[in-house]
Amino acid sequence: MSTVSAQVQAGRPEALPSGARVVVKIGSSSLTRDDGGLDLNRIDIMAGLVAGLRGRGHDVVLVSSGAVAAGLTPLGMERRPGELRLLQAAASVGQGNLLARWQTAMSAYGVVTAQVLLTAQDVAVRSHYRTVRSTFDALLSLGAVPIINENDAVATTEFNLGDNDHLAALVSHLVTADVLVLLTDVDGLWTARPGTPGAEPIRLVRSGADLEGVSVSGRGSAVGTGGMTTKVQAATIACASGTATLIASADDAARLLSGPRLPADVGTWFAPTGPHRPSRRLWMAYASVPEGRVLVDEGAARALTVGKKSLLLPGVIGVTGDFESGAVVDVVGPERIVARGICRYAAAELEEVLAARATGGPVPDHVAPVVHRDDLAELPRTAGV
Ligand SMILES: Nc1ncnc2c1ncn2[C@@H]1O[C@H](COP(=O)(O)OP(=O)(O)O)[C@@H](O)[C@H]1O
Ligand SMILES: N[C@@H](CCC(=O)OP(=O)(O)O)C(=O)O
Repeated sequence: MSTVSAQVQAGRPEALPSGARVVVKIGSSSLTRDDGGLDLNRIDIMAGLVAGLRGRGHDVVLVSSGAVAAGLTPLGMERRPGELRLLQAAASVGQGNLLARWQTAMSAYGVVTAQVLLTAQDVAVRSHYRTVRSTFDALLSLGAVPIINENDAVATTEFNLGDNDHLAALVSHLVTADVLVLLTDVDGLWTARPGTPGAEPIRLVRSGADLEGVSVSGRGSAVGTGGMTTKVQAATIACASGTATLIASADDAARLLSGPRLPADVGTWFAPTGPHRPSRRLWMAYASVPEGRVLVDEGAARALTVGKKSLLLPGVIGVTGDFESGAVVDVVGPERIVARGICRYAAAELEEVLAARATGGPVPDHVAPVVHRDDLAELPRTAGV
């Protein structure tokens, strides 16, 4: 295990480990002023911090929201529209402005920026996922700072990533980041929405158990998407992939990112549950789009999660969806989705087996595992959300 990996797992470090690869995501609420325009001062400050991180030897990837917010005023819209096509129009206008601002601000520090706009399809299809990963590798090795957003203009309701917290978690494992920093308008995760009587900030989360009893709301600012719910989900995904996550206020970005120390009283640090995992498993778990569900009994769920075994036919009790063999499916136990993996049977074949079993007829003679251990990624329990 690399020393950086060990340091970020050990708990909340006193400083960003040297050489750590960092993904910084900044939300719409932190990039827009009260009147809805882009906060150019914030962009300048962030550009200076990114340049500082680069100068201290960190690879940096920026995930920037704000396209929709930046497109509202030029289009004469007073608030975020509800209709998808209007949101897409606003994002198309705003993304150009947003990138132009980042480029101007970063180039003042001699930093070369690269725009990468992603849709869910770009990461769901394995060959696209590999291509995107090698583009990121090339950009980082050339010293550029990729600036990522969802390609809102072409994302469809069925096929969109939905929020940039999720996108930032996916980008983190595409680039094997050590630390993901989610900058927002609140000082990290609190025991309840800040302002609620008795709510207190949480400084360290080591596992889902630390989230028991925490009240997390999906309602965020007027311009943001997903509130704290999507940030905790993103942290869970990142941590399961070996990436530590720090949720913090953009107002504290300078204290956190300008070094040399990482103050202990700022933001919430989520420690990863293990080292970086192979990208194929991560792709299956978090980036692929399942085409169906295989329902399993409690024994099979335990065999997968505790016994680390393959899923075999006797444990299957149901199937939904219409998929061919080789499709990615969710494996659903009595309580939750336990894993995602590549199914070696078509849905119709599984239905045939289940029907034969139910009628007491001859069960077709299949010996292959339904989902082989090598093609299976366990999904973590997301407590508290
Ligand atoms: N338990 C909680 N701890 C902290 N913030 C919370 C919590 N529950 C809900 N929130 C809300 O989440 C908001 C941040 O989400 P959002 O507006 O989507 O930000 P961004 O635009 O940065 O993605 C905060 O302003 C806060 O009101
Ligand atoms: N892609 C959208 C951002 C969507 C989003 O997740 O926003 P936020 O919750 O502010 O991070 C945009 O650029 O407006």
